[in-house]
Amino acid sequence: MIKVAPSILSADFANMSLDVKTVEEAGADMLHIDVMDGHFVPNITIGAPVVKSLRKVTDLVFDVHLMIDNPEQYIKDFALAGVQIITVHAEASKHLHRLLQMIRNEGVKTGLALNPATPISVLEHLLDDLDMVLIMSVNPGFGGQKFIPAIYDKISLTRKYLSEKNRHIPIQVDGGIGLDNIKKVCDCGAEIIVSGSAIFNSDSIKETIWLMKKADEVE
Ligand SMILES: O=C(CO)[C@H](O)[C@H](O)COP(=O)(O)O
Ligand SMILES: [Co+2]
Repeated sequence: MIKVAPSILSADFANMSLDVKTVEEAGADMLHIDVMDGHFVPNITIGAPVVKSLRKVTDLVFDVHLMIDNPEQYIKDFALAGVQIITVHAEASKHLHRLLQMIRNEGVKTGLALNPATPISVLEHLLDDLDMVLIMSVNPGFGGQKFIPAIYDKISLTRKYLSEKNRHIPIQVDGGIGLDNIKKVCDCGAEIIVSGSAIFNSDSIKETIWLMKKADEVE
């Protein structure tokens, strides 16, 4: 079954805890939390204090997607806020190996995100340090963008590369995914699907998550 990680970027920020409970009850596998700083990406969202407050209202795994400069400065804050996965961008640090070690030293799982233009070769010397790879299928910064078609091949290439290296590292894909393309994304090798606008703007959050999780069973 497909793992679905609703992105709270498209939730109602004034009623965040309600929206989080709704996706939890609807069977979400984790909660994707988009952190943006207005520097790495041209948008600002939330920081560790808000994540810490959300921690009190749900048992969902917190999957934090850091779209920020100087991620090294904030790892401890997010770990203390009670998150389980911290994903950093390959483009945001000169010292990726040290950064991933820093995350694991806090007892948190690591994810490495690649912008659409970033080649997968960056994974080569980091395979021992990765618990998840995040392939961006939009340029980060905003919800509601269109999936970039060239990313289908990138997902397939990443899956092939990881298999050849005998690594069972899950591939997460983020951006522009809805009921119309989720199956194709998973057929290419994605295991965890991030989806914001397609879930929160749908008529029924519950039904959309259920249909997404089952999408790989449809012929
Ligand atoms: O990281 C992100 C944007 O930078 C979001 O997770 C992503 O865009 C999800 O939203 P949508 O499904 O609406 O594209
Ligand atoms: Co994201």
